[in-house]
Amino acid sequence: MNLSFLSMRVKSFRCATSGIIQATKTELNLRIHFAAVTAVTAAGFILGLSQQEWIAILLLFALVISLELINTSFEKLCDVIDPEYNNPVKKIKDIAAGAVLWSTVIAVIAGIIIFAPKLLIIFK
Ligand SMILES: Nc1ncnc2c1ncn2[C@@H]1O[C@H](COP(=O)(O)OP(=O)(O)OP(=O)(O)O)[C@@H](O)[C@H]1O
Repeated sequence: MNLSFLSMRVKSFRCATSGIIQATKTELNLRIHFAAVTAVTAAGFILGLSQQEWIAILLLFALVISLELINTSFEKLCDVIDPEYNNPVKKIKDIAAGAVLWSTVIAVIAGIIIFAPKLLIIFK
């Protein structure tokens, strides 16, 4: 492994990190998702999730945040290619937003399945 290979990898990592930061700065939905990740993580530590429950939660964090980043990327790509308001762009943006909505609904259902029994024991 030579130095230029390593510096290229570091550069890629920096670019990808900058992409996440830029998207988080401009997209309210992404900030809401990151706030949810923080709140669920705190609740997970407080309520003592099992190893399997943490893995499920972490995979859902990865899915929802990744889809929101891809959705943001699609929106920006559409705005560059065709800034005018039109039906094809509406369909593309709506479908990409639908992917985020679908994963979020599934994540919320999984969250209820994992957290509800623990909360019921506490508030019984
Ligand atoms: N150029 C366009 N042509 C047609 N419809 C558009 C266009 N831009 C936005 N829309 C409509 O507005 C919605 C929101 O698009 P926008 O690019 O404003 O993303 P946003 O405000 O970040 O919302 P979200 O991330 O929740 O989808 C789209 O799903 C689409 O229905």
